[in-house]
Amino acid sequence: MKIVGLTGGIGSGKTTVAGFFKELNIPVYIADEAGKRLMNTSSEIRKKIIAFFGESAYRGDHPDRKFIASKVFNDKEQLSKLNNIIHPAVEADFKNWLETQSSEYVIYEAAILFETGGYEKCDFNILVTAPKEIRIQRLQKRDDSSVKEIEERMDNQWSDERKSQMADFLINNEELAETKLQVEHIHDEILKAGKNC
Ligand SMILES: CC(C)(COP(=O)(O)OP(=O)(O)OC[C@H]1O[C@@H](n2cnc3c(N)ncnc32)[C@H](O)[C@@H]1O)[C@@H](O)C(=O)NCCC(=O)NCCS
Ligand SMILES: Nc1ncnc2c1ncn2[C@@H]1O[C@H](COP(=O)(O)OP(=O)(O)OP(=O)(O)O)[C@@H](O)[C@H]1O
Repeated sequence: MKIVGLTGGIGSGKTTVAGFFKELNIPVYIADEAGKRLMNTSSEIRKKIIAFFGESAYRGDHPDRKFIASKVFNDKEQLSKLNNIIHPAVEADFKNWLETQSSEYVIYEAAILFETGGYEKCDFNILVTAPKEIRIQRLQKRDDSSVKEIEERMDNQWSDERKSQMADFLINNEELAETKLQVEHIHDEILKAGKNC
């Protein structure tokens, strides 16, 4: 079974694009969601995060995501420490999930994929892009985050220029109908590539 990485900067529309793959009956694993679930359920992760960030990082069994975000997105060392706690757990969880799937390929959606080297484990990688101003507008509409908070996260992600050189497929996500057509085209290409192996 092929693994197809799906990534894009904050607010680019990764999850929206993942939804179009689901409509084509392709199994989708969302690493951000798995990371959240594991932070809520794994006592080992909880222990490690509290050991590093202090008791304020959790309220009972639940992480204080705002507190943790305020620590990591303007301090690369602290972000790297958090990534090193969460990413191996997500990787193990993904492997377990993969064993339960049966499909020509699966989508592995992750906010940072080229940055972590995770793209190397994928057969193909898709990058979703949209202009920065549009991404900021979307996020302001969806969340109550400030431009400063959004830009801090963008600063911890590679530029689209850098990532697009490493991607096998690009999706420009501006008009939703166009985005869906691009997904259908990529789906066909991946299936064709599978047949040629
Ligand atoms: C810092 C945390 C607690 C903030 O939680 P919050 O609910 O505010 O954000 P959420 O997880 O929904 O992420 C929203 C967006 O922030 C950006 N972002 C999240 N983690 C990272 C990261 N490690 N590096 C760069 N950008 C990131 C992405 O664009 C992501 O789509 C959380 O993002 C986290 O635990 N991040 C580290 C783990 C991680 O890398 N998760 C993503 C893949 S597993
Ligand atoms: N083409 C589009 N046109 C209009 N709105 C869109 C489009 N694509 C996505 N959106 C909206 O923009 C917001 C961000 O999209 P989405 O959640 O898919 O992005 P994401 O890259 O997964 O975000 P994050 O980086 O925060 O995880 C959502 O509210 C979504 O409904």
